[in-house]
Amino acid sequence: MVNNSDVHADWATEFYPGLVVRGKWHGQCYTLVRKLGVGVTGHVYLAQGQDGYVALKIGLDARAITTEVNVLKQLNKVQEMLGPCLYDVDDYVCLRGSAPFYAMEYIQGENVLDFMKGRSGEWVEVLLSQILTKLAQLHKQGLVFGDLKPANVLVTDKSYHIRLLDVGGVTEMGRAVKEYTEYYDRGYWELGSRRADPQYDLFSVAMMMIVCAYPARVNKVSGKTAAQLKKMVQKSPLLQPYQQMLLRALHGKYVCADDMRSALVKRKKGKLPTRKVVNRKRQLTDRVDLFLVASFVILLSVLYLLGEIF
Ligand SMILES: Nc1ncnc2c1ncn2[C@@H]1O[C@H](COP(=O)(O)OP(=O)(O)OP(=O)(O)O)[C@@H](O)[C@H]1O
Repeated sequence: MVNNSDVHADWATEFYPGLVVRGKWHGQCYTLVRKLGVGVTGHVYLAQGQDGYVALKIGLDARAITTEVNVLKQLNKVQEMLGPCLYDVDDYVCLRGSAPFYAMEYIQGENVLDFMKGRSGEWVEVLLSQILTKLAQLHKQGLVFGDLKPANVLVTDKSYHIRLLDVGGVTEMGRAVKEYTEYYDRGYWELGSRRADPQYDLFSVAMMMIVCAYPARVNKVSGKTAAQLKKMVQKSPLLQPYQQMLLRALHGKYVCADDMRSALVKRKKGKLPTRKVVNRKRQLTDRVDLFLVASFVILLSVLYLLGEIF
């Protein structure tokens, strides 16, 4: 394992586009294309594998990488594609030691915040529905995502499917959330603890939607956070249709993600006209049709009579 602090600073220079990373144990080769990002536990690269592109996460801490691998394995068992598919786990021997890495499915897409830029409010519903479906699956496994934030929620380019990245925060229910980002954290907003429960994730979902409406970070008003967030939700035209739902999520009022999803579906149904309204409309249309047919018949009769006279 690479653990020296000098190595830590220089470490990234070991990995550059074109480098072939060969696994010590399985012998798979990956040619680095470009860096995709840097996380707490390592660097992520786009790489060309034997069967196409993969995302390669190369870490410094074998234990942290193993934890992530185990979570990915667990998520891969779930039917809904929660996280990226895990392909390979190995070590890369470089000049400075051995660096643990794993190869996973490369997910091509935009994070949810970039995706929403310039898009209409209808998309909030589409994205919310998908995120809640995924979370419901995860929660049924006894797990909480923990670090839900726009950077970790990708909307795929072709099919507009939601995929969750960065499983470092996935925590067993009942434990303290392992990894979180302050702005999406219930504890930071003084609206609950950091205990891993479904409501923790649902709070972050509501915060993500608030951030879609207000991308610039606002300063928290300590002691008045509930009123502050409520005002933001109520003032945003984008969030206005979802305000009841988002406020309930912020206050931990949903028992589970399915519960919140049902509220979303009901809200949608509420927008559809009721049967009574439909019937009234139908009766009106029938009357108009009758009037038009009668007018046409009268017109024909008048024309016929005129033809007979002249
Ligand atoms: N499977 C993947 N497909 C495409 N891009 C990925 C994939 N995994 C990670 N990335 C990219 O690499 C970046 C770093 O990912 P990583 O999961 O290590 O950490 P993070 O979520 O950015 O940060 P932190 O660990 O600090 O929370 C991500 O933001 C994303 O842009």
